[in-house]
Amino acid sequence: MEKYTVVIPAAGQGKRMNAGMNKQFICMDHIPLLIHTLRVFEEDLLCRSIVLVVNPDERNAVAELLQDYNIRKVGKLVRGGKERQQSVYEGLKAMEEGGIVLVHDGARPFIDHSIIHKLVRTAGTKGAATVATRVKDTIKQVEAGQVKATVDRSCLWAVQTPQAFRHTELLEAHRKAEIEGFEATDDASIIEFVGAPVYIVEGDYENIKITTPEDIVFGEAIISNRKEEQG
Ligand SMILES: Nc1ccn([C@@H]2O[C@H](COP(=O)(O)OP(=O)(O)OP(=O)(O)O)[C@@H](O)[C@H]2O)c(=O)n1
Ligand SMILES: C[C@](O)(CO)[C@H](O)COP(=O)(O)O
Repeated sequence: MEKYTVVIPAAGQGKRMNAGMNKQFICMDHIPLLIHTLRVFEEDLLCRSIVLVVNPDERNAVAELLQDYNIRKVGKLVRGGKERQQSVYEGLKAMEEGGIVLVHDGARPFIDHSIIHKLVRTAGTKGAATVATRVKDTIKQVEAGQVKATVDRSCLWAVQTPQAFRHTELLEAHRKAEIEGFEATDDASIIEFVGAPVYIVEGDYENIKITTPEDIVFGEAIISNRKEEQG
């Protein structure tokens, strides 16, 4: 199976975590969130290298963590932008052209290797793919506090990362999006913007994005559960 490079955006501010710091440095099981995420790709034999996108004022702290935890696959530390989209674009521009690229949130530490490999296979044959899970709740359209419609959830998926692409295609799509002022919260939307198809790879519900304080509680529970399963 084809090897890949992963761009990991970790240059956010963690505002919704309300911790007064970038949530990437918050520990679960005594290990920083960012390290949990990086270890997944450090240990994945298909991962050729990591392009890590960081806040410039956190660059030294991140470099220290990489050394302390022996993360060796980070080939480039790249300066992030104001929005996630810009951070990812900077990472794409910094890496060697060609091949398969994955984009994965630094705030998603629980992605499973088998799902990553299925995603890489899908992108290799179909061009672009994203991990997602079926929506479990009933979803309603609301305006000014009043329900306007209930959306048929049989066709709704909650999109996660990683998302996988042909590097040259995603780079060009980001360039067009920047020129035309198209803004998106994920990279699959950027590929949709240029009219290319995106496919779904079904993931699992443990691949949460650590976003608000309760997600740390959920994350600690996932880690504890996995430790029990490993015996
Ligand atoms: N300008 C930005 C914004 C976000 N991210 C990264 O994109 C991922 C997903 O973003 P999110 O969960 O929203 O993180 P934050 O932007 O830090 O959170 P918030 O919106 O609560 O500030 C995170 O790993 C975050 O560090 C980034 O690299 N650059
Ligand atoms: C990319 C993503 O994780 C897919 O669900 C999500 O769009 C990131 O959104 P955020 O607001 O930047 O956390």
